[in-house]
Amino acid sequence: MGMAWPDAHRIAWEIAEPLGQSTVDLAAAQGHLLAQPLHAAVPLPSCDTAAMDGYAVAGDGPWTVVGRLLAGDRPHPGPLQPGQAVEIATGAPVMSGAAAVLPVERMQRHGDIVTGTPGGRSHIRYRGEDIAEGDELLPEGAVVTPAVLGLAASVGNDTLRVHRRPRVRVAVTGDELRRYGRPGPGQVRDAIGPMLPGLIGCSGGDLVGVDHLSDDRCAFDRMLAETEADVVVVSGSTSVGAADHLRAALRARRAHLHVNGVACRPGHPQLLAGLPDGRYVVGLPGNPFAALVAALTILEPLLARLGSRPARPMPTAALVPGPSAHPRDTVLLAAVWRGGSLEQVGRDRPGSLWGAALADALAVLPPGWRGPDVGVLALAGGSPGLSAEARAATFPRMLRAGSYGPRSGARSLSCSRPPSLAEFEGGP
Ligand SMILES: Nc1nc2c(c(=O)[nH]1)N[C@H]1C(S)=C(S)[C@@H](COP(=O)(O)OP(=O)(O)OC[C@H]3O[C@@H](n4cnc5c(N)ncnc54)[C@H](O)[C@@H]3O)O[C@H]1N2
Ligand code: MOO
Repeated sequence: MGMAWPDAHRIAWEIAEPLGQSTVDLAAAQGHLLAQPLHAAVPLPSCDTAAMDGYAVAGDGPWTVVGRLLAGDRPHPGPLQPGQAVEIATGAPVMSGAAAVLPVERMQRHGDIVTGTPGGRSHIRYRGEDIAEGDELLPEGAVVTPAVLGLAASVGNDTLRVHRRPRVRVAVTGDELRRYGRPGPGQVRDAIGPMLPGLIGCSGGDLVGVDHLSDDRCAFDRMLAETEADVVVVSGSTSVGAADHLRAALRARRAHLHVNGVACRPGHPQLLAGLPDGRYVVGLPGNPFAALVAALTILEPLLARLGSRPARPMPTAALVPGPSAHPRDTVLLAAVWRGGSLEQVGRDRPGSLWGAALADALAVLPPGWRGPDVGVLALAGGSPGLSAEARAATFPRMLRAGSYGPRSGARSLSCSRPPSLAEFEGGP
């Protein structure tokens, strides 16, 4: 059982307070949200500059060349007198008195004399023509992208005031896990460690490290005592088995369990706890698809709130054809867009990420759902980059390669024609 899924999703955002603001160097600002609007401290360009390589000229030609200016040179003492020209490079400051820059393609030079016909354009970028001093360029809350960094630099900034991003440390637990290579008998290749950095980054968190913990109570106690982060994410050990120490270790540290199990499938043993020192602990179930579901249920909203991001709205869409719902639990399943509707992908049992890897979104089916509309949780990082057509074409290729067979209980498929996604059924 546990808390209803919508309550867990909401509470994970509501319980936390934003971490506040900090001033960071441009090099460290990427991905942050602006805590203040970005204003132009200087105009762009900062003075009149040549937009073409050529000659700055005053009055009518022919002109006598009286100097040369390259980008970065100090401005010509000017003003340029009628009949004079200065050889000038793109980006160099245009002196007063110059009416236009004559591009090299439109002129001839003999000794110090230049002739040619200026076109209709002056080929001068005037001071403040692109951005005026004091312009508000971006609002508070804008994401600092590579272009934002370049823009901020071009108007004279070395630092930006941003919302702090939560520091997140991951502890992957499970003595059966292997971090590299092919798992042998009794071993399982860690699928959650590689998945979490992207999920954390897309949710606005800064990953500060991934630890691999043995299934040993002392290791859990030490990890909870020593981990320096705003949020500690623990994968595995959320259940009730002999090696599942997380809840006992949290109790020993007098943690408050804000979420202690969620009535959803998969992912029901997930938990969200607050430690007395203000850190949060998110427990993700060990089954990889259940871990992804739990990350989108409680980790993403928690990180969003700590990083001053708005709660992610949950749009709805029709899911066709509708699978059967659960009477008491919310069901989350992998789905792809087909026109304006969602279609189930299948291959999304708790232990496998195949369905999620093919999916655009998770469909959220409330208990007793009869359709057609479901909640839509877009998968962090966007769609996997395959169009619906490309994805449909990928299925038969994978089958022909023989690397994946239908799971037991699923209908087997004839590969003489491409199967539709509907034929590729699966699901919980
Ligand atoms: N008696 C009960 N047993 C279980 C229940 C329950 O309610 N009562 N719930 C089941 C459900 S649902 C889930 S989900 C799991 C959650 O278990 P844990 O969070 O304690 O995780 P583990 O036991 O360590 O692992 C479960 C499963 O996942 C594999 N695993 C673990 N970590 C990884 C990883 N990083 N990468 C890939 N696979 C991983 C692990 O080998 C196990 O097969 O509990 C059920 N049991
Ligand atoms: O959370 Mo478990 O089966 O729901 O994978």
